[in-house]
This record gives sequence, C-alpha cells and structure tokens, in this order.
Amino acid sequence: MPAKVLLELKNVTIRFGGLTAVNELSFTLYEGEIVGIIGPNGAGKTTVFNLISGVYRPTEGEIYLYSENITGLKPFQVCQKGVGRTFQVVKPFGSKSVLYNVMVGAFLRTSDTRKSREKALEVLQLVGLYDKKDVLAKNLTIVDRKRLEVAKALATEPKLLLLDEVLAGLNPTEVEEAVEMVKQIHKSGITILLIEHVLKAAMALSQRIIVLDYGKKIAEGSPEEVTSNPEVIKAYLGDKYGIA
Ligand SMILES: Nc1ncnc2c1ncn2[C@@H]1O[C@H](COP(=O)(O)OP(=O)(O)OP(=O)(O)O)[C@@H](O)[C@H]1O
Repeated sequence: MPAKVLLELKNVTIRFGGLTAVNELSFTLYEGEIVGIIGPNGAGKTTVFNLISGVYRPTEGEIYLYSENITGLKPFQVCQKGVGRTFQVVKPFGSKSVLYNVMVGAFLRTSDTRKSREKALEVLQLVGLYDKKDVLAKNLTIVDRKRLEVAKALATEPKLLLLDEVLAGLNPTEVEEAVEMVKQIHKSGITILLIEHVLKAAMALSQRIIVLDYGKKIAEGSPEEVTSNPEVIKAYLGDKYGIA
C-alpha cells in the first residue's frame, strides 16, 4: 500500500511588507518519511515551520494535514492535531526541572499528573535525558538543552515532528549522538521534517531533501540528486557553510 500523505503545502506564500519570505511553495510529506529542508541563510526555512505550526498565516496558499485544511489555525490547535516542533532558540523554564519542563508538553493530551509524568519519563528515555530528569533546565549543557527541546515536543505526542536546527552548535561527537537520537525517534513511528545547517548530517538523515533559496523551492530529491544540482551549488557558493 502506498504511504499516506501526512502534510501538503499548496502554493504557500507569505509576504512581510515588500519581502516575499516564502514564495509559492508546494511539497508533500508522506507518513514515515524523514525529509530535510536546507538552504542558505534567510532562505525562508524557519518561516516554513512558522507557517506549518500556525505562528504565521500564509498570505496565499493552503496547508493540509491528513487532507484537512489547517491553514490559519492557531499554534496550539495545530499542535493538538499532531504537529510538534522545536525552536532554533531554546527557551526552557530554567528554574524548573527537566521533568517539569517535559510534563508541561504532556499536559496537552492529559490533565492527569500521573499520566503526564509517565509520558514525560518515556520521552526522556527516548532522547537520553532520563538520568537528568531532576536537573534544573538552566544547568543543562547545550546538547542536553537541545534534547530537552525535542523531549518537550515529543511529549505532545506528535505524528509529525518539526526539528529546527537541532544539530547547530554541537561538536562532532554530539552531532553523532543527536543524529542517533533523531533516528530513534523516527523508528518510534514519528514522521520528521527537519531544517539543518549541518549539511552532512542533514544528508545522512534525510531520505529526501527540499532546497530553498530566496523563499523558492529550487530543488527536491535524494541527497545525491540535490547536491549535484547546479542551481543548488550556485545558491550555496559564497555561503559560509558550504555544501560539504
Ligand atoms: N516576522 C517577520 N517579519 C519580517 N521579516 C521576516 C519575519 N520572519 C522572517 N522574516 C524574513 O524572512 C526571510 C526568511 O527568514 P527565515 O528565518 O525563515 O530564514 P532561514 O532560512 O530560516 O534563515 P536562517 O538559516 O538564517 O535561520 C528573512 O529575510 C527574514 O528576515
């Protein structure tokens, strides 16, 4: 049986004044995929996440989740429908424990404290933070803060997880660990759409890549296909991150 369509963007455009941050973007995401969105600085990647998660409403176009038009829904409604996300800049409740922070996410699905604690402990195990459940969030290292951010999103029980640069700022060993974590999450049955600047890792993780430049999709395909695409190479020339 062919995979089910989970998410569909149809000609999505958003303008901020005179700037078209995302320009007639269309793509389809199937259940069970890991898809990466890459592109130079300012290409519109985070704006795409803000559009999907309801932070922004598109100026034009529609967004469908399991064939339901979710365009214009509020962020908590999109989250309730099964889309979890992390943010590029992580903002935990610093003076609260790791467990508390994750339970906040779990309360989206239950008002029962015991159940929310159980869910939080389960996702802490999945992201490798179980042993640090009682540590105050502000005392976590960068890599653990990223894990916490992912755990908070997972606690909302998403069907689709949007990961915004979870590998940025990590050293090579930490990147390897984080890549492993993303693979585990995917194995647990969650579809993943990720934005990455660490291109090697994005390539290693993603089955399919969408390349944005100035808000437009300039390429889509397997990692091999997009990295040999002349337009993609041109878009990255001069970008400090390079293609490698
Ligand atoms: N709320 C906003 N108001 C005005 N302009 C915005 C807003 N949000 C994003 N932009 C602009 O839209 C463009 C795309 O930004 P976006 O953050 O989506 O890019 P990005 O690909 O995620 O970049 P980076 O890799 O640097 O995070 C940029 O020119 C940005 O300045």
